[in-house]
Amino acid sequence: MEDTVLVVNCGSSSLKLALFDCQHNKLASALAERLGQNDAFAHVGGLDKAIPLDPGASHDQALNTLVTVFQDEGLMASAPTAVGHRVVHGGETFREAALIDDDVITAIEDCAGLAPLHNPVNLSGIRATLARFPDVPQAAVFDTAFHQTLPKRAYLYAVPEAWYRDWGVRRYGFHGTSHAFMASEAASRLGKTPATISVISAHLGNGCSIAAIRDGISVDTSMGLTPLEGLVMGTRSGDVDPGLFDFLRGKGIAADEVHRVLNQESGLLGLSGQTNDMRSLCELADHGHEPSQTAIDVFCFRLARYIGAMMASLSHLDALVFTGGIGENSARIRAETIHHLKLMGFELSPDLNNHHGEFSDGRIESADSRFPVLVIPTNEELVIAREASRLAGALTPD
Ligand SMILES: Nc1ncnc2c1ncn2[C@@H]1O[C@H](COP(=O)(O)OP(=O)(O)O)[C@@H](O)[C@H]1O
Ligand SMILES: CC(=O)OP(=O)(O)O
Ligand SMILES: [Mg+2]
Repeated sequence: MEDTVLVVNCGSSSLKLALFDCQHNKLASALAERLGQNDAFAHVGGLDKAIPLDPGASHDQALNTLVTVFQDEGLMASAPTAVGHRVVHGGETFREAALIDDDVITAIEDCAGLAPLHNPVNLSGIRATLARFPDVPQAAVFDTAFHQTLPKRAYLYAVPEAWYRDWGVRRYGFHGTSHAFMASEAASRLGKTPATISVISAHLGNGCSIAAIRDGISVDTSMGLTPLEGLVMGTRSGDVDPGLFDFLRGKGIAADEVHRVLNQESGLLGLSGQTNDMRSLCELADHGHEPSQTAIDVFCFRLARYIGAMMASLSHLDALVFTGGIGENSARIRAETIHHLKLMGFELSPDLNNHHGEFSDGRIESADSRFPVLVIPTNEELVIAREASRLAGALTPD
């Protein structure tokens, strides 16, 4: 019987599953989208049929359906050896991944107030796999854990200190699994060790964040108390003036409605009025749709400002690294962003930027650039699989 690790990533309306063998090669993957809505649907990688889901299917229903498909299709011959879950908010409780037990579940529940869109669905994935595989060790891998090394000056907001002391109001940061992976990948590509690498890592997917990593440790990042702060994202605004809440209250818009719009109807979608999808926006802009070009411009300028801001936390920089669906695939976004950073000495080679996929080291800077610039595909699932194996292995008696 082959050892396997199942990785579960429950997003606000989606579920991603991946199955790895004990060498951490990916054996199978699946995606369910629009969960909770009438048109929920799912796919299993390598199968060309859609997997039917009931209208309004929940995360646990989709998870059970997809695990059954893995088993029926012979992709998963027996129960996995370990399960790893992405958990978005671990607060200050978790500085690293943890084996799931009742106390860990309670602690994740306690953090749900800080990530109401994420932690409850993460927990429903945990409960569903615990019910299905009650004897299998399960690990929680936290987006926030890698950023627990932020110094006070970076994580404190300038608000009454009691808000932090009594309620935990501070900057936590997210996408830590991806930023940690970026730092170690950059180290191996640049011939350095993970403990000595200093990079600025830009994770640009649907959610976007940037981190400053000094000697392998996260020292600043753009997301804050929740994953709403910082960069422009697909549907999230990133930074706005908090005075906006009071201004809009004067217009008769309640705080929960402002919160909803800032999370779900802002960012690229809000600015373009068309889509949260960067690839579609680039096509629209090419066809002369001005609001789409404006959305791209705001996205790149905000990102460039944050790259500049991250420099304040570093004493030297080994590389700027791009990742995520946008960072890995859009030469245009990388070029427009770096264009704003001439004064800092960043410069791309247009040729390498357009053809980086053909070169194994992913370097795209020009010969005159003061700093290396890299494109590195992220792999959060692999990191979660490794962590789950490590923690489950620690349980096995020698
Ligand atoms: N060739 C491309 N050009 C521009 N944007 C792209 C390209 N390929 C993917 N993207 C964008 O990447 C984003 C999705 O990133 P991804 O990392 O897959 O998201 P998630 O955060 O959901 O994992 C979308 O905005 C998508 O349009
Ligand atoms: C925390 C966060 O923003 O996650 P995602 O990018 O999956 O939305
Ligand atoms: Mg992704």
